[in-house]
Amino acid sequence: MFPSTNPTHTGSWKALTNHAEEMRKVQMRDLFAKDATRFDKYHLKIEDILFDYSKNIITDETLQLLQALAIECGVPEAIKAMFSAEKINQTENRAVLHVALRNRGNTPILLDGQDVMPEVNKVLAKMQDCCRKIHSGEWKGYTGKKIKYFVNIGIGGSDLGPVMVTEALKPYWIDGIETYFVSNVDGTHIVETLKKVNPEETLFLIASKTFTTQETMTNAHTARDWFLDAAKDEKHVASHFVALSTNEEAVKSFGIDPANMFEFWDWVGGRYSLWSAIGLSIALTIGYDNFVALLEGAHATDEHFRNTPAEQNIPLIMALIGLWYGNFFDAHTEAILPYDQYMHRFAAYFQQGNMESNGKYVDRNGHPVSYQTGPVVWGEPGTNGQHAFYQLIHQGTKLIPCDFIAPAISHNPVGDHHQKLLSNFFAQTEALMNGKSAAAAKAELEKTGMPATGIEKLVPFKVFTGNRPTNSFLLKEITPRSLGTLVAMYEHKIFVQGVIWNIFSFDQWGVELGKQLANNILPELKGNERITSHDSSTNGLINAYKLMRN
Ligand SMILES: O=P(O)(O)OC[C@H]1O[C@](O)(CO)[C@@H](O)[C@@H]1O
Repeated sequence: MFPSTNPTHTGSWKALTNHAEEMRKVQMRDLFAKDATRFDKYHLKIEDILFDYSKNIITDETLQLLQALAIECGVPEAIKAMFSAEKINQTENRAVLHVALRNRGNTPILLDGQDVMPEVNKVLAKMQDCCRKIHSGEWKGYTGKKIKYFVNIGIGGSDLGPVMVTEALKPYWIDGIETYFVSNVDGTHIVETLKKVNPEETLFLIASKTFTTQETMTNAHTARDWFLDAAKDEKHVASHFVALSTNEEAVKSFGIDPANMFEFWDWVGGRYSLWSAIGLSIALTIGYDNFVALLEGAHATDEHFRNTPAEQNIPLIMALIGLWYGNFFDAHTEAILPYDQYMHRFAAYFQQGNMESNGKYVDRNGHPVSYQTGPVVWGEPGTNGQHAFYQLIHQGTKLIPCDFIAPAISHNPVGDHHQKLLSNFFAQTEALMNGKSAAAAKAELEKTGMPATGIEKLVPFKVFTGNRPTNSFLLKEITPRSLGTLVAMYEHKIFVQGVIWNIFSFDQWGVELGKQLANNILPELKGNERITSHDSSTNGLINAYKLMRN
């Protein structure tokens, strides 16, 4: 097991604290002016993805100190521990092996002395077979019709990954297929979805690692009732419901034949599960071969991450740069801004990926930390974001490091849309870095013929301080493979940061309390009697609700 180190007690943290004091006075535009090779030095490539990190408030010294921090905090040992199936998720006593799900080299990965790869391959073969039967029409609905609609019922990690990937890869959807996702326990979600499908041609995929999650089980039962209203006979459930889960007992008691269960294991974290049986909705939507290409892309990143020297290791550098701003520049959030409409759920996906993993205030020894851990992650696709929240990124009081992501080739090369889109991408990162001086703002206003007094008043509002950091990810094209590569880069970024912050990134105890209290409150919502068992606000809200609904 890799050591537990308080990062603030390392020599590099202290050196970084001093260095940050100097770097806060530095302007990125001066760094660019001084060094014509800055882009050459600070960009890397993996496959068809270019990662440009030159527009950051960093120098060689910054990078060296951050790399030293990673070493002092045991990142190289942690990487080995994860890939060799050590139980690094200590609060749940589990290994963390999403990398095994996409281990396309098929090298043995021994967990408690047992190679996990045969089981992984068995489930993949079962998924492949399911895709073949469904797509060929061999798998028929209860009236003999081919399956046309897929409804994935799951939430959190059993929803966000498949939603993000199927949306990002819409150009790869198999003709004639329609895939829907139901997650929210709000009845609106399932009711509105069921209006779009019909029982004869629909396959429901009940996606839940635990198969106990309230939202998913409630939606699954509603879907089953809706289906049986039409199909009448329980025996038809077999051809219209499959389960993606680790919990065979619960799957059986729901009434799904274990033959229709696609298994995964406790060593797959929910938010890292799109590569597992949870990805069946992806494989059914874009085809099994494309699903494998997604896995292959992620595997390429895994190999890069574990074998590439620190100075060229993209996920490691992404992690260190994020940490630099979070811990030494007081940045509290990070924006992910894909300039690709199909990638519109990418930020939402990594909102869970990052915030559920590293939103922790207790270190690996059970002590509260004295430093910042995971950032708030958010974002929307460009250019929509530009007309919504970029004002604050450019001129607000908060430092918001941003990731810009775009494909060079659009799947929809209509007119000059893509050039316009990319000109915005490039311009935004340039503007955020360079800003605009008072002199430049003044010169611009003078050209309009405005009187000098007006110019003086207006200039302060037209100034952009610049020095706002960005990473740029330029992909040749969004394909299953390149998407897999990119997603795995972000996953490993989160991993490295968790190691340095000395927190457990693969549990999620923080979601439990709300669930527990909701279970206590649910029976209290029946009937009309006044509730007095909570604080006055909670009692007041519950009692007001009871009055309003009557
Ligand atoms: O797949 P399950 O077990 O239904 O869990 C769904 C989600 O619920 C959580 O446990 C907590 O919200 C997530 O980690 C997980 O992705």
